[in-house]
Amino acid sequence: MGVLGVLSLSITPYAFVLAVFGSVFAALILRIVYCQFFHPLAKFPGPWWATSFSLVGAIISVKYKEPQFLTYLVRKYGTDQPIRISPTMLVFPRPAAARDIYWDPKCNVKSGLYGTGALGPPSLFSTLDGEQHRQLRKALSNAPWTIGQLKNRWEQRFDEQVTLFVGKMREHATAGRVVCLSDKVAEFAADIMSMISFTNAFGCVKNQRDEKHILTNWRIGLDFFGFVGRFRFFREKIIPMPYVGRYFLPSVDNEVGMGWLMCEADRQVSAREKLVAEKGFDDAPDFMQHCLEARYSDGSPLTPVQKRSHVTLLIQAGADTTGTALGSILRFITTTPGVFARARAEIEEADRAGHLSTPILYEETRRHLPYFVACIKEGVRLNPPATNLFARIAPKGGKVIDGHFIPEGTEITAYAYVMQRDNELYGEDANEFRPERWLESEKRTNELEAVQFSFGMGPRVCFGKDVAYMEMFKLLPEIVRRFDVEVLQKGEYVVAGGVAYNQNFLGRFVERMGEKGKL
Ligand code: HEM
Repeated sequence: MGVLGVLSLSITPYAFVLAVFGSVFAALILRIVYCQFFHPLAKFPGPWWATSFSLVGAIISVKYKEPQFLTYLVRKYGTDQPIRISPTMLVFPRPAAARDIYWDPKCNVKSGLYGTGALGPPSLFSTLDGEQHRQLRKALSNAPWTIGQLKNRWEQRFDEQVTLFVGKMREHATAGRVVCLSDKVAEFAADIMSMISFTNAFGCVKNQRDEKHILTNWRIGLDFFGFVGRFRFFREKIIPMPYVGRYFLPSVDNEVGMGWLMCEADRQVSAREKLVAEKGFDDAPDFMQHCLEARYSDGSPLTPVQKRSHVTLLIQAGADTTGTALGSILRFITTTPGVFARARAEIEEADRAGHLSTPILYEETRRHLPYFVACIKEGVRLNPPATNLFARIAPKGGKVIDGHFIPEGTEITAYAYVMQRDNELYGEDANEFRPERWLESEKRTNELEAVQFSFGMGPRVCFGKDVAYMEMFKLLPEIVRRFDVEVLQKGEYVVAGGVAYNQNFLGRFVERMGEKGKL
């Protein structure tokens, strides 16, 4: 009788199950022992359950508790040293560390957390290699990303959208309707994004709904994006499997989530390519046209997949992020005692002095509404719309970051939500919405500006930052100028997969009356 025969005679089903469970248990214990005592990152503080299993971080993300988790860790371990939050990742809580990480070209390799395919095929954002990213970014810099270009080429179109928004909110005000304030401004951001990308806005503001379910689909996709990036075994072993992996990733055939966004981008690119082939394109180029016409240094265009992935990226990166900033700032302004009144007084004074157009121009807010600008900066500081684990890889030979030697291959990241509430830099009131902190002195403002991380930092800083600022500088003061806002429910700022949105922020716009009637 062979060995198997002997085993099948002597092992009962109960013993077999016990043996399987025993082996799994032993493997888990061994893993914990390795991660806690022998791993190159073992000396850094962090909870044993999260630093032994990356699944823990993935679950925390899906439960929308990442900012709370990281805040708890900073309270527990302090800010003097990096905190280990997964077997392979360190978070640096102090602002000084962010400069060490993000401005060093040697650290410009992104962690595999980005490269899961959960946002679709690779784009600028999910290209891991630093050199490939540099070339791609250069090719795409042909679009008018900077504020100077935006003012010349796009501000008038922004004005049309602001006017439309004010008109629609008037209708709600007249009807005394309760609206989700954060959704209304997010719909505005979705329209701006679709307008600059495809020339014509999707029509969220015009139709007063989440047109094409663009915001809903984005939010649906975030849970998986957060989970797969953080759960290392899943992203490295399951996703690359030929059939199983493909089952989880978004595709243009999906009717919801990120796959739907890819499908919409594909439709837009294909329609434009057909139009160009049939009639040529002689309109002022929108951002999609810039993607289609982008060229590498050797003159070659983006591949068809890259064209589509970058148009998808415009929808993903530009709509709800700015929508969240608008919603959060509006909530801070309307619910922090004294802020709304002061912001309104500043606008009225600037109006009386004849400094403001209708709608307000970007430059007018920048020059004449310093308190309002401070409110915007303070809102983006406290509620960063993209507070992800923007992890890079420590370079060959390791690197000293904020005074600590970090071994090569470590995933290293800052975290905006925590870093921008650092007591050492902001003082004891770091968690409070206090716009005045941005107005103390030029030196202090510059000191704070230098370490803001809401839009990232260094060679991969947000490409659309100025688009977002133009929206914030134009829409928000216009709302405060024209409406009183009656807040019925503050709602909450939710972080899903490292990206935030606001929900249940409910209230009414109440139209103001001037001496000559409606303002
Ligand atoms: C308040 C609104 C926004 C926030 C908070 C935000 C935040 C960010 C952050 C943090 C990054 C860097 C991520 C990293 O280091 O990996 C980023 C990258 C990017 N953002 Fe934004 N973003 C916003 C709006 C926009 C808009 C409106 C657009 C497009 C019009 C846009 C397009 C991009 C692109 C293309 C990248 C990739 C840049 C690169 O990797 O070179 N973003 N954004």
